[in-house]
Amino acid sequence: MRNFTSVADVTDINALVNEALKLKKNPFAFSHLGKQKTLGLIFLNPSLRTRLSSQKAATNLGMEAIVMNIDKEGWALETRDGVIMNGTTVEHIREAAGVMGQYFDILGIRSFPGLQNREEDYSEDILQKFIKYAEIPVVSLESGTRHPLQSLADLITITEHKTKPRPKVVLTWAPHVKALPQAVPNSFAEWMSQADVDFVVTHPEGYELAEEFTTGATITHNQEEALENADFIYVKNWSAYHDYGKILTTDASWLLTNERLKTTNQAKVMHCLPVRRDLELSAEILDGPNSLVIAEAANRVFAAQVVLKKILEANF
Ligand SMILES: NCCC[C@H](NC(=O)CCC(=O)O)C(=O)O
Ligand SMILES: NC(=O)OP(=O)(O)O
Repeated sequence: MRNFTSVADVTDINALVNEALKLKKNPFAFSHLGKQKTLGLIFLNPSLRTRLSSQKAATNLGMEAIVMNIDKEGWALETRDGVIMNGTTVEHIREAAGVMGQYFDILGIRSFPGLQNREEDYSEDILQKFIKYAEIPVVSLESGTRHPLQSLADLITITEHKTKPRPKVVLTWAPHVKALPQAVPNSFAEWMSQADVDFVVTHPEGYELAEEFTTGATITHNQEEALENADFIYVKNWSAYHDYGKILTTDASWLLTNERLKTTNQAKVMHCLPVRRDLELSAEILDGPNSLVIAEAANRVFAAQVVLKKILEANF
């Protein structure tokens, strides 16, 4: 594996999940693999889980991790080509990424979409420029369109908790007050379409995700119908893809409550976090026996660790 930016970088997702579960049982088995190697973790946006789990994963492999919140601590970054930099940006991504490539062996980048210009966000311009100019392996820490480390941790969690070979997994839209990216649901859908699951997506009208991510999924506007016999429910808000970046509704009837779980197969409830209680997901579910959110976050370490291991093995 050279880069890890989407499910397409993985040859066998089940093998990757099994390797992650092996690492979970024995986290220090490869503690010399990353010796004298440096992981740079560059954040253009906030993070709790991705930052801490990636640092921990690197440490477990004997790597050093250097974190920079470039949005707050770095020079204002110019990402466009061909502009005269006489405004507020100070350093171009060509030099910034080029320099990072000198200091690090592997580079992790978090860069959220602006949600203003769909073409620009979906071109993954910033992530692609880091790959091009750093000239070292790059791991997405959530980009404009995807969050693959999250999706891998989600699949690890489903694999651990499933009680049948092919569980029913439902991705449901949830209300929110802010326009959020499609990266988490896009990525989850992309991974689920390759996993051994029956995958259903439910959302209000107008919240259709880009088709490239939901190929093979059953899509319905009827949440109640979608939840019947569900084994796992993945809760997430996203803003509209077609009417790009817009909030079309905040309909609270989409909020998942214990009452809604009654027709499910005692479904386990997942969310990538951070979650706004009683807006996106009910506190009674988060605090109850069906919630997997902490277990899911715990698996972020082993998702990051297996990806770093694969990159170290293939490139050094
Ligand atoms: N990395 C996990 C999710 C990150 C982001 N959530 C957020 O921005 C939440 C912000 C808020 O609730 O105000 C998202 O949905 O893609
Ligand atoms: N789930 C997730 O990526 O969390 P952070 O945004 O806190 O890293």
